[in-house]
This record gives sequence, C-alpha cells and structure tokens, in this order.
Amino acid sequence: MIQVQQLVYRYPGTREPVLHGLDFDIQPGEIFGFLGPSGAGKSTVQRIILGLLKDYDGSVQVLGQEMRQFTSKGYEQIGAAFEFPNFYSRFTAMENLSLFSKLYRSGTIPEVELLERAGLADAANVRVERFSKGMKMRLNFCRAVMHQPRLLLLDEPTSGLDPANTKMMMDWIKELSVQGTAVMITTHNMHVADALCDRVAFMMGGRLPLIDSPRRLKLSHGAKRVAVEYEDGGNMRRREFPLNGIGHHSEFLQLLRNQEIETIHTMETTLEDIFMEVTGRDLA
Ligand SMILES: Nc1ncnc2c1ncn2[C@@H]1O[C@H](COP(=O)(O)OP(=O)(O)OP(=O)(O)O)[C@@H](O)[C@H]1O
Repeated sequence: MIQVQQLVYRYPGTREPVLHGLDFDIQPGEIFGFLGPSGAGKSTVQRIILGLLKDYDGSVQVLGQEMRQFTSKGYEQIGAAFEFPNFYSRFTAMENLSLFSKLYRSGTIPEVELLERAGLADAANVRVERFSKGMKMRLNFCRAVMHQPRLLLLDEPTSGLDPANTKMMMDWIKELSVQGTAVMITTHNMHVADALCDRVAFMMGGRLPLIDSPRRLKLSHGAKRVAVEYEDGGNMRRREFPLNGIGHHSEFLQLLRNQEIETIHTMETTLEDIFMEVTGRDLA
C-alpha cells in the first residue's frame, strides 16, 4: 500500500533535511503508527504521502504510484483526517458531508449512516460552528472515510474525544482495517498507539530508529516487574521485584508470609518507557 525507501526531505530555503533517509512500508489492512515528539517529522511524512510535498529525494510509492507523479484519480483511494478540521462552519453537519461527497466520482456512504455511526445523528442539522472540538473531530472522520478509501491517514484521531467516543473511534478504525484499509496514524499518545497499532515506528529528529509491533517491543525491552503494596506498622509501603524468578525470590516470599498485603500487580513496560530507552527522550 505504501513503500518508502531512503526518503530525504528539505523544506525550501532550508539547508538541513528534516527527514534523513526513512525506510518503511505499510501493508493493506495494517494499522501503522508514527510515534514521536513535536517536530520529529511526522506531519512532513504525512504531507509527502498525501502528495502535498513533491520535491523529496528517495522513493515514496502509494498504491503502486510514485507520489511525484500521483494522479488526481489516486486521491479517490485516500482519506485523511487531521487535527484541525476544515468545514463550512455556517453549514450543518449534513450539508457539509453532502458537499464533500460531491467531490468523489465513486459512490459514498450515505451521510445519515455516517452521522449515526459517529454518534452525531442528533446534531445532523446543527451548524458546524456550534460543534464542540470532539464533534468536529468525529465529523472530520466521517468525511475522511465517506468514500471508503483504501488508505486512511489520521493525525491524533482521538484528540478531544471523551472515553466513550475514543472507544467508538478506535473500534471503527479497527473495523476498517479488518476490511482491508491501510491506516497510518500519527500520535503522541502511546495508549492509542498501543491499543490500535499493528506496528509502530518511533520517530525522532527525522529518523526512524525502531519499527516493530507493540507486543514485540514490550517483550524485547525491559522485564516485567511485580509491585507489592503492604501494611507495615500503620504505614503503607511498596516494593517492586522482577517477575522473572519471582517464585524463588526470598524477600518477595518473606513479604507474602510476614506482611499484611494490600495489592500485588504486574507492571508492563510501556511504549513510552521504550521510546525513552531507545531515543533518550520522552514523547511530550
Ligand atoms: N514549512 C516549513 N518550513 C520549514 N521547516 C518546517 C516547515 N514545516 C515544518 N518544518 C520543520 O520540520 C521539522 C518537522 O516538522 P513536522 O511538522 O513534520 O513535525 P511533527 O513531528 O509533525 O510535529 P507535531 O507533532 O508538532 O505536529 C520541524 O523541525 C519543523 O520546524
């Protein structure tokens, strides 16, 4: 779906490249996350994949076509939702979707169906200027998927959403991927990346030092630990032990025997911990 080789990019008028030879691919049905702090180059990659920046070095093939020569027909296969949605604010949600649907030659999903799915059925005839940030995000998503694209680019797809709508959005994205849509997500949010992505790419200073599945990353980086909270002379205390070999850890066993245990739980290494370990920086 996407094949990127040795991608280098310099903004016009600047000397230093902001992307330094990126290599990655995204397969049909895959949810691929770009994780990195502000300024890492995530949006620049998205702009290139969308065909907005064409003067790059290296190769960027999307749906089998090099992006320098991408034709307008190809855009019918791509959907994009970015963090600052653009709508006709004096028009209603329904009117906005109807207008956008006219841009596509192929059929689009009926507006009513999309609004219902996004939990916006009651707001269908409300002007977008009265929408909250979360409502605009959901409407923007409807716009991005209305033509059933084969490739979907999302920037912080759950930003501004409450927990119920975050879940709705993540379920919807997963469903699209099961149907074969390739999804590229850029985010600072490692919980979203962990829960949604088949693979994540760590991005830092225009480089991708690591690409792997969240599960493999967590298995290969950092051992699991066990945290024990216990009562000791009226005070609550906490200790941590490596999970590996816990059954033979004499201090752990002694604690279990001799103390009033309040909680015991295993702690997984998070993607954020691993990002910090690999790049020496946090995701903020
Ligand atoms: N139009 C531009 N001209 C020159 N430099 C730019 C331009 N746009 C972005 N940059 C620089 O390119 C680098 C990467 O920016 P980019 O917007 O791709 O980062 P990002 O990872 O998407 O950040 P954020 O998470 O804040 O959106 C930054 O150093 C930025 O200052």
